Amino acid sequence: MSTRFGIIGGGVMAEAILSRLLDRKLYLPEDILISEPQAQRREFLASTYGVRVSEDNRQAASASEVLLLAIKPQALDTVLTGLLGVMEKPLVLSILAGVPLSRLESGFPDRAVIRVMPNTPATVGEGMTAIAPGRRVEPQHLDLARDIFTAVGEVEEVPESLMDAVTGLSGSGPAFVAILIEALADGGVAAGLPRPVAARLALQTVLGTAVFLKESQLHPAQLKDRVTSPGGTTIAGVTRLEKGGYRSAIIEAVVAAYQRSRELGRS
Ligand SMILES: NC(=O)C1=CN([C@@H]2O[C@H](COP(=O)(O)OP(=O)(O)OC[C@H]3O[C@@H](n4cnc5c(N)ncnc54)[C@H](O)[C@@H]3O)[C@@H](O)[C@H]2O)C=CC1
Ligand SMILES: O=C(O)[C@@H]1CCC=N1
Repeated sequence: MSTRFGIIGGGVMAEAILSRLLDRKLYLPEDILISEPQAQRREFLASTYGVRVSEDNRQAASASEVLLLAIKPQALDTVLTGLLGVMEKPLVLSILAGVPLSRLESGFPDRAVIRVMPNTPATVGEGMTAIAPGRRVEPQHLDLARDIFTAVGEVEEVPESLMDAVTGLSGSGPAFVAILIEALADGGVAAGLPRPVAARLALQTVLGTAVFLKESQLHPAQLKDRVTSPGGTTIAGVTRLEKGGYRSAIIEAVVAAYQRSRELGRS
């Protein structure tokens, strides 16, 4: 049976992407082979999605169309060594934080490589993915990468020099937003709401605000101004947020994640 789509590393992000690709029928389960060292994880992926699995990365790398690299950046050198001599030349899509195209292109000589930074909302088709093509990428490779990541959300092409900044914002951002939602719910509980009610209100408030901003195209500051009544509740809360360094904490979180992405690329 031939593999069109190979995946090395069957973890969180691989699952997020593959589940959506199967949902959207871009690939059939039998088109996909995932190589993954953990037996329990292999069994889970095979039984949940019907995809083929292997312990051997060389089988995934022998895919005819696409090889998705979804291991941790720290595992790259070991994985590359194990792939020496594999003959097939699929398009390589690397989602590894920080790892530059130059390192990927020397690890995969003669192959087209695209550096990609997706995020976890890809699981539900609401991902944000940035792609940066390498030197050997042809228009058909870029079209294929766009098709794959459009199936999991929105796609933005950026120069590679911006990929670490993208990683700090949209790659890591879902964690920052999840903490905001958790903290909003905690605030509701502190103010007397039952936990399930607080959790529901917090989640829908963040979702509703994001959808409203997207559909109305309002600047976030305009929305904030609409909510803040003179002498009202919201400005009281905003004053406390400013005192607590809310904006700078978020800005610094994105910058710290960007800097860590740069460090990972150097190691
Ligand atoms: N989790 C996220 O939100 C995002 C992660 N990324 C990137 O995606 C990559 C994977 O991240 P996660 O899925 O979160 O990690 P994960 O730890 O869930 O998945 C990595 C998988 O690789 C497997 N693995 C380890 N050594 C291997 C080897 N030698 N050969 C094959 N597989 C091996 C592990 O057993 C594990 O299942 C990372 O490089 C990360 O920078 C990118 C965007 C978002
Ligand atoms: O935390 C990480 O390193 C990965 C990259 C972007 C999101 N998660």
